[in-house]
Amino acid sequence: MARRALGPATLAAVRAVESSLDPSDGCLLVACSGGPDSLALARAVVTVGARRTLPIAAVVVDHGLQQFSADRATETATTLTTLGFGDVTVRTVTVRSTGAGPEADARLARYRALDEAAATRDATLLLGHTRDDQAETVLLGLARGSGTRSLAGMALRSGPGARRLRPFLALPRSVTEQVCRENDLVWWSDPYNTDPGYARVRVRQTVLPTLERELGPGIAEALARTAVLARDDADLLDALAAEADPGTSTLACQVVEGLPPALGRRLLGRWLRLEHGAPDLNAGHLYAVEALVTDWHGQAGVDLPGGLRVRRTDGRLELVRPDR
Ligand SMILES: Nc1ncnc2c1ncn2[C@@H]1O[C@H](COP(=O)(O)OP(=O)(O)OP(=O)(O)O)[C@@H](O)[C@H]1O
Repeated sequence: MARRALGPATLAAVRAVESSLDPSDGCLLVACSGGPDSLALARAVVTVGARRTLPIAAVVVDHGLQQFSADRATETATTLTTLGFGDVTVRTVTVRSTGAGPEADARLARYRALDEAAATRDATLLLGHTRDDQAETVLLGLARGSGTRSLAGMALRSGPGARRLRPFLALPRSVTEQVCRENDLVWWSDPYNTDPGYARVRVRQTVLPTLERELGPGIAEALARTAVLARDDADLLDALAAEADPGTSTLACQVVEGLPPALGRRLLGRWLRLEHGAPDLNAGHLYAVEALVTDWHGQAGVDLPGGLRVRRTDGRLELVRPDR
C-alpha cells in the first residue's frame, strides 16, 4: 500500500486499536466481513502492526447463505491483501439449524470458525463492533426486560481465553465509514443490515434516530456509557454470588432465601449454569426456578432446555432428567 499521511478518522481508529491492546497480545487477527467497520479495523491494524512489530492476519467467513457469497469473500480477501495483510484466510462454514433462528445459527458457525482461526495462530481476534452496535445491543436488552448483565452489552474482551477483542466499542460507526473513505476502501453493504424484518435494523434505522430527535443528541454515547456502568455492577454482583455459592450439586432453598433478590437470582443462575452446563437459559427459566424458592406451593418443577427439570425436594433444589 502506498504510504500517505493518516487522515483524522484513520488516526482515531489507530488510537482506538492501540489503546485496547495488552502487552500479552501477539498476533492480531482481524475478523473481516467486508463491511465498513471491519475494513476500517483492518486498515488501523496494518498501522498498529507495523508500529509495534506485531504479526497481523485476517480471516473472512463465508456462510454460504447468499448468492455469490464466495465471490464476495474472495474480493474481501483481495482487498485485505492489498492493504498489507500477508496472511489472509477465507473460512467456509456450514450453518446448521439449532432452532435459535437463522441469524443466531450463522453467528454460532461464524464464531466457531473465528475462534478456531485465532486459537490456531495463538492470536487475539479483533472484531469491528462499534459504539452504535453497543447502543443497539443495550436498547435491545432493555426492551427484552433484561437485567444488568444484558444491559452491559458487549465486553471489550470476551470469548474463550478472552481472545476476542473489540477495539472500536467506543468509536462511532460514522468514523469507520470515514476511515474507508480516507483510504479509498470500498465496502460491501450486507442486505441483512437494512432489512427491517430484524429488530436490530429497526433499532438502527428508526428507534435510535427517533430518540436522538426527541431527546437530543448523544443517545448512542449515553447508551454505551450505560453498558460500561452496568458491566461494573453486574461484575460485582456476580462476584458476590460466587462467594455465596456453597458449591453443592443440590442447592438449599434457605441459602437463596437468605440473600437479597439480586444476589439470590444470580446464585440460582450460577448454580443452573454450572450444574446444567449450558448457557441457553433465559430470564423466564430463571424466574420460574426462583419461584420454587420464593413462591413455593408444591409446583411439579421447572423444565429446562436439554430435557432437564429442576425440582424442589425437602427444601433443596435438584436437577433431574425425567425421561431417563
Ligand atoms: N463474515 C464474516 N467474516 C469475518 N468476520 C465477520 C463476518 N461477519 C462479521 N464479522 C465480524 O464481526 C463483527 C460484527 O459483525 P456484524 O455482523 O455485527 O457487523 P457487520 O455488519 O458485518 O459489520 P462490519 O461493517 O464490520 O463488517 C464485524 O465487524 C467483523 O469483525
